[in-house]
Amino acid sequence: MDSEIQENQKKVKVGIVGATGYGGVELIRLLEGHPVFQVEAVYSSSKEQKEVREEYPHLAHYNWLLEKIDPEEMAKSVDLVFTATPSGISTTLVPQLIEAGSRVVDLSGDFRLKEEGMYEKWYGKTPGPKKYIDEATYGLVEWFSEEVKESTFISNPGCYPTATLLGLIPVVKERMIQPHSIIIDAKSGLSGAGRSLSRTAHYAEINENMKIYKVNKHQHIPEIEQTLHRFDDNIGHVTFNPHLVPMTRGIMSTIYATVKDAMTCEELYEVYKKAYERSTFVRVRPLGEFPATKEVSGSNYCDIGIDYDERTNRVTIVSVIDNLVKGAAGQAIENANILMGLKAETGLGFLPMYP
Ligand SMILES: NC(=O)C1=CN([C@@H]2O[C@H](COP(=O)(O)OP(=O)(O)OC[C@H]3O[C@@H](n4cnc5c(N)ncnc54)[C@H](OP(=O)(O)O)[C@@H]3O)[C@@H](O)[C@H]2O)C=CC1
Ligand SMILES: CC(=O)N[C@@H](CCC(=O)OP(=O)(O)O)C(=O)O
Repeated sequence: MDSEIQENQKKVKVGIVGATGYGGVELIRLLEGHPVFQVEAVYSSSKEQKEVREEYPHLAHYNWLLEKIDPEEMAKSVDLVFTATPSGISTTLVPQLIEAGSRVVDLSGDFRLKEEGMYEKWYGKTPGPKKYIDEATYGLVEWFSEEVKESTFISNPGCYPTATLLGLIPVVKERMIQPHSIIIDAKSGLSGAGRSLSRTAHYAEINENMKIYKVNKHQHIPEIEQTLHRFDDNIGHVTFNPHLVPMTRGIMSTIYATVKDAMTCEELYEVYKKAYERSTFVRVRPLGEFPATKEVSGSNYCDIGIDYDERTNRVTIVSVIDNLVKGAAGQAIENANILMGLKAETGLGFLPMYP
């Protein structure tokens, strides 16, 4: 995949804020094999001077010191910054980085919701400056790569929206779906909740257990609707509910929607094959085959299985990703590749880990 990189290609220096979190440490793992990007600095908000290997012994061979967050200094020392920070931090940090001259790929939800009032409503926090919300390019690579090319600031999509939107856009774009008929039943592994400890993530609470949470109130609902409306402004609201399942990585989004006109499974399959015929990372499974989370684990793939039920006139769409890769660090690197004039897939051509 990286055969077009010239030997004399200049390295691009990148910095990672939030490198002690799961999104940040996944960026470190994926960037290790990148032919052009080089991790120049990792940053932490902690006042304690620490090396990243103290937090993550699997990085024992790195002596990287976690540096202080100073936007002016960062803009001088790196070409691009990934902010893998909790929501409510990027709202102030990202504008400072951009003002200082950095290119930014933000993994948080802080700049995804464009409509006024939506961030306060769904995140319960104060939004960032409108100017930057307007400027942020929503980096769902398969569908908006042309906009990413023109941008310097990317708002990386959320994990559930990535799986769900890649599954839904082909049929929504063709205006095949009845308004208000979409139901999304999503499941995620625990790494989606980040590294901070919580009662929910306690082994005894989640092992051999499944939990539904944020019922009809999850912050990814408006992100999914906002993006679907770009393809069909008449699609209406969706029902989306997330579940925690006892695994570390992975998201499965099982989607049901009523179609306007009866069709055959073969016709549905043609819509998906055509939508993703040029996509390296979206693999549409043959009719009758449905993907499992392990089949994309550790990789940047999104695998999709589809069916049409003529009795109910509904489609069933199953979309799986690794939340930390296609749902976070992998897609962030795809966006950064495009920003830096590289092919989107550069450095991401690794297989899933199986079993
Ligand atoms: N986990 C996932 O699957 C996905 C996560 N995301 C989003 O990516 C972002 C990071 O998620 P994740 O890595 O899981 O979260 P974690 O909780 O694992 O890590 C977040 C990191 O942010 C840093 N941080 C905390 N406070 C501040 C601050 N005031 N200033 C700067 N940095 C701070 C912390 O590092 P330190 O204390 O060292 O500063 C911490 O390690 C979140 O916005 C999340 O919603 C998006 C898609 C998927
Ligand atoms: C399993 C789990 O807890 N997942 C998290 C994903 C949150 C996330 O990624 O947050 P933003 O995209 O909004 O920044 C959640 O459901 O809140």
